Amino acid sequence: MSAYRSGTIAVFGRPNVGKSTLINRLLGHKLLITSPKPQTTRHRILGIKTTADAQFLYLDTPGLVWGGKGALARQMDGATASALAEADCLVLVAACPRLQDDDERALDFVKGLRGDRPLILALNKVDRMAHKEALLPLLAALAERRIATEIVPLSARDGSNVEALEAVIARALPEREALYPEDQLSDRSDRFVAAEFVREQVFRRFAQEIPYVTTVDIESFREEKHLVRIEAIIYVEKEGQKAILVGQGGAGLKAVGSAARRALERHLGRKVYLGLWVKVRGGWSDDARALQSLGYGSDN
Ligand SMILES: Nc1nc2c(ncn2[C@@H]2O[C@H](COP(=O)(O)OP(=O)(O)OP(=O)(O)O)[C@@H](O)[C@H]2O)c(=O)[nH]1
Repeated sequence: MSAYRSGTIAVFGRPNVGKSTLINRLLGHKLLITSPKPQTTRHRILGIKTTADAQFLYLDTPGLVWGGKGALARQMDGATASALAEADCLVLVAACPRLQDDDERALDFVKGLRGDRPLILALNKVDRMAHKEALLPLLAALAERRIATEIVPLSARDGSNVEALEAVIARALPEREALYPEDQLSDRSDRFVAAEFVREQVFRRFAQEIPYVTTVDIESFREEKHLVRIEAIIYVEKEGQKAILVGQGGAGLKAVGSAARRALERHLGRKVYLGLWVKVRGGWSDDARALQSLGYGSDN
């Protein structure tokens, strides 16, 4: 019988390549929030999958951005750097049909700090390629450059070849006993996930700057007999942004609330009451103390 394996896997890359979608797919359930907008992920989050042969500890990281400004950008860079420093295995996610300049920068960045740890290149979004054979020259060229231990083309969206990635990762993990109890799914609380699921709906439903001036704070989270009662505040930076978020007759806030509640009911497997309020807190995203009190910065 082969030995049990377990370890941390840092999943990194530029924004919007599908890192969070890929980890949700690997975990087999939705833990992480995703959206078509870059920089949806702000925290380092551990997703845990335990099988008979291995325990996978996936670290989702904020997308690598060069030259980001402000306290929030610094916090996000710190979250990524600490994940890359400590992981047993590194998975760089890029997207078809080719590596872009920022993927090359991510590769260069990790080259210096990787040491002899395995680096796997996950080439995501193959479903976007009408002719899969067009992938072959790209894969051959990448293989020739010897940039990664393995290269796995896949689609996080439809799941194709994601099992192959899991098998490659399993082989790259150290032989070690499981580090977490087998029923634990994350290092984050349900309270944290609730705030994230509300933020996800803001990212998905509002254009331009609104998602980037928004954060969510859970005021109370109570398990009652027949439901989980959650009260949350969405913070924005200005009155005008509050008006947009609330929408006419409260329609915007209502849509955010009902979609987030449905996602939370699926996640918790219980009925949820979700009360949402919007408040203005000027400059929260560039105020280190405000970030701390809103739950940022505790992950690195
Ligand atoms: N076509 C296609 N789209 C995908 C695939 N994987 C993810 N996406 C989409 O790409 C967008 C970004 O996905 P995320 O998982 O939020 O990306 P991320 O890399 O975590 O993004 P950041 O938070 O910006 O770092 C979403 O609209 C996803 O639905 C895929 O395999 N195929």
